[in-house]
Amino acid sequence: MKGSNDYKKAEEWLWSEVMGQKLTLSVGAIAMMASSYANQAVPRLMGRLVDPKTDTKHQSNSLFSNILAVGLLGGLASFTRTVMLNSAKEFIAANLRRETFASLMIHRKLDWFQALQSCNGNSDETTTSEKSNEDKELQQNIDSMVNEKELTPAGVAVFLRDDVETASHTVTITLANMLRSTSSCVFGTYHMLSLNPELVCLAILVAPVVGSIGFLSRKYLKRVQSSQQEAALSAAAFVEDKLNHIMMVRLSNREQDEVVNYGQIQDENVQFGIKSALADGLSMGAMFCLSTSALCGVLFAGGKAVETKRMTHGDLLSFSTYSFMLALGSAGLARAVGEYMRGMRCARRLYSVAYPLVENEEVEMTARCQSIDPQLVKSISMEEVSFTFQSHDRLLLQDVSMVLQRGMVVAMTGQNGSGKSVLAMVLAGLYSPRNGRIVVEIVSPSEDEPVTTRYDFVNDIDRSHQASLVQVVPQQPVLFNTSIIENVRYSCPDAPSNKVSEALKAANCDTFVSMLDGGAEFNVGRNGSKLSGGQRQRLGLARALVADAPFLVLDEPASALDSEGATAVNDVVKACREQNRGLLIISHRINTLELADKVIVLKEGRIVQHGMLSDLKNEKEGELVALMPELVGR
Ligand SMILES: Nc1ncnc2c1ncn2[C@@H]1O[C@H](COP(=O)(O)OP(=O)(O)OP(=O)(O)O)[C@@H](O)[C@H]1O
Repeated sequence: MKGSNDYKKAEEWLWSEVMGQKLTLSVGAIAMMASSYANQAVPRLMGRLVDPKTDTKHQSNSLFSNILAVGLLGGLASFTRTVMLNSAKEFIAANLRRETFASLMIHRKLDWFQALQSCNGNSDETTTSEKSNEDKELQQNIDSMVNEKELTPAGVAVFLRDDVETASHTVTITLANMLRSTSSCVFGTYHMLSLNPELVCLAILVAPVVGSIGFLSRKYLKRVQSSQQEAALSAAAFVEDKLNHIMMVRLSNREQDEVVNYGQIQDENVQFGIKSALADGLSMGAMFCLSTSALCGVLFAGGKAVETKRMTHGDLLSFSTYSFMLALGSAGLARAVGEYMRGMRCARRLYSVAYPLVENEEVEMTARCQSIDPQLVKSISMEEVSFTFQSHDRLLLQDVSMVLQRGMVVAMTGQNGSGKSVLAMVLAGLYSPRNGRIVVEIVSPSEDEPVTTRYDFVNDIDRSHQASLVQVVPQQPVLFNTSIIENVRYSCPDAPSNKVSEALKAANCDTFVSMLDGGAEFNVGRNGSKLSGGQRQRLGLARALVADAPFLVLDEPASALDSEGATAVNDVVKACREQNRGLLIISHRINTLELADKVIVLKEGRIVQHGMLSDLKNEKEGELVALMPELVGR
């Protein structure tokens, strides 16, 4: 029963956070009970105040002082409970957010994020069909909450905000409310029984009718509200998608169409809203009518009891107040149970986003621990590596073998979609090969002769050390919404300023950076929106250089560069040779291929040609000549 185990784990996760706040929560719970006790005491005292037998001055004064004392105690207890429970809630929420974010940052595989980016999660129907009915139900419950098809990075941020809020509220305030409502019900019933058991029997006869009507109307309301929530989510996803791609919308002249589409979504939302309002109104109206009639009935019967001297006026007042409290308590208990279920669903949803629901290869393995001195590394190689994403059936890399030696420049080319960028990411250790392995060879000095050791890059080496060995400059380098200097330092936070300046210079960034307002302190905007594509690419290059890794992979480094920027690539190639770094350049440009010692040609995930450019261009039937016919005769 994997599903229920996952459920259990999510709850255990939440409860472990609760246990971290047990002292604060216990004080809050005690204060909650004290305030509830004070609440329960008031109606009796009020009843006594009303009755003629308390009409002597001395008794009235003592009653007043008792009520005052109870009021003060209740006030103090309410204050303590509010402070304690709310602070515990804040601590629990902060911890849940921290843990979820850490888990996303460290454990979730890149595949999952890629699916998020493209809003293209898969529901894995075959797996679902193999599950037991119970598992299916559990899974569907979660799927309905975490519809990965709709899940986007912004959606994850919303989970972090809203679900954490609900889950932490549940295990603090809701649980305390449950406690208070239960005590209201128990004490209320006890007091009512001691005042007039016959009246209680009458109330008990009415209660199931009121309760069932309330329950059914709430259930219907919940169903309508959940459709309303789904509609609201789709509307939010629509807005996010269109606003993120506003440029494309305008280029295609589809603004008016999108406004109309959004209007239709809103019309649907209004329909759901009206349905929900009607259901809510019906439920509230019915509850009001029923509870008022029930109260009137009890008061009528109570009036008769007063007439026949079986009860005093004060007793009737106390009884009515307790019955009111009992009604409030039962409604509060029902609400708290609903909130508790919702809170647990949020915890499970959060857990399923942070941690995979099924314990398989979706989790990043953290058992790797080898650290390697980058200075000793001699080469990195792929040995019969095959790879594909979890969502793919077709292999994107097939039996790829290649070596990147230090001081060597290898160029890789191939038609669009042949797998070059994927290969770069696999080589950098961001995606794990399905088959084959990536091997790092180090040569350690020794008294006799140097010792060569081979490490499995993916399974033996820690992620932080992988990054210190291989740096990749992606086709479209990502820039964070911060200064240039912070962006460049991102790959090596401890890099001193002079090293950053050197990297900026080596990547030919110095001229454009000096012209920006604030120079290297210039804030590049979201996704580097305040810079041109070429400037972003050059900063990406500078960032990779700062890390001082022995191997560098440049994915289409010159695609957005002007001639001056392209010179930067020549300079980087030269610098890599001088600094004895291994360089893999992915490119469609002949000029770039000419800089390399060796050229690799990839086709449909396989290496179909490799060797020196001078040899490859003589293979007239080869893939390279087919790709770049202008090579012949150069
Ligand atoms: N995150 C991803 N999820 C699923 N499939 C992907 C993902 N990234 C790439 N692919 C698929 O992998 C294949 C290889 O893509 P890749 O980006 O490596 O091609 P490329 O050779 O670098 O192409 P180009 O020359 O256009 O940059 C493509 O068919 C693409 O659809």
